[in-house]
Amino acid sequence: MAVLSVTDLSVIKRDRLLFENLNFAVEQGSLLYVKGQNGAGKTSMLRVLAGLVDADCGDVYFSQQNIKDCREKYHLNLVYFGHKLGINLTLSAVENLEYWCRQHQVAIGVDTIFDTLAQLNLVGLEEIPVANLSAGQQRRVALARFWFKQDAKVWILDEPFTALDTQGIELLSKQITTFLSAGGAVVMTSHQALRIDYPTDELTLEYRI
Ligand SMILES: Nc1ncnc2c1ncn2[C@@H]1O[C@H](COP(=O)(O)OP(=O)(O)OP(=O)(O)O)[C@@H](O)[C@H]1O
Repeated sequence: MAVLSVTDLSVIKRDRLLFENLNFAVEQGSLLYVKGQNGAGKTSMLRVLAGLVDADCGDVYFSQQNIKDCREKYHLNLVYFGHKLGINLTLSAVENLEYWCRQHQVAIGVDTIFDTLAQLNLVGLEEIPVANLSAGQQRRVALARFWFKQDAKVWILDEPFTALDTQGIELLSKQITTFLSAGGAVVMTSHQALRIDYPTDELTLEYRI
């Protein structure tokens, strides 16, 4: 069954048509890898898919329902990971994750947060301001949401491997594979070759002048 689908999707930015009449569906347990050169429109498309901005034309459906008609249900079943990490640099990793869990109605205790941060190789860094962590460590804190939201239906990830080291890439790739194997749907971009051992559908956005 299609978890996420789009019909006749078009987006224009500053008088430039990024893409038009896109139609595709992402089934349960499917991975859609969105490719294209810088400026092709990948982030713009992912933001439309996540319901953060409207398309200029066309619609996005979550389980056959227009996301405009089920915004709350969709967002409870979605994890979006964009260029902005959505973490507060003055708060610690634990404080950030507690806040994120409250905001997204995720009922987990502080022990689970510490365990997850340990899996993400952040032992000893849990309670200092995130501003004092390296770029890759800050991204690991933000990535913890993928450990907490295995029960979501859709993950949308925009360049999730940026700034991660080899171990971080492996860790996240495994997490994505586990989610897919359990029936989740994933849409992602990456300028690095995917190291995910899972059947992948590809969509290439051509850069249009
Ligand atoms: N809010 C905005 N206002 C005006 N133009 C925008 C806006 N957002 C994106 N653009 C333009 O839309 C085009 C596509 O941007 P987008 O970020 O979607 O590309 P991308 O394929 O994700 O690129 P990259 O691989 O560099 O991340 C770019 O030319 C950009 O300047």
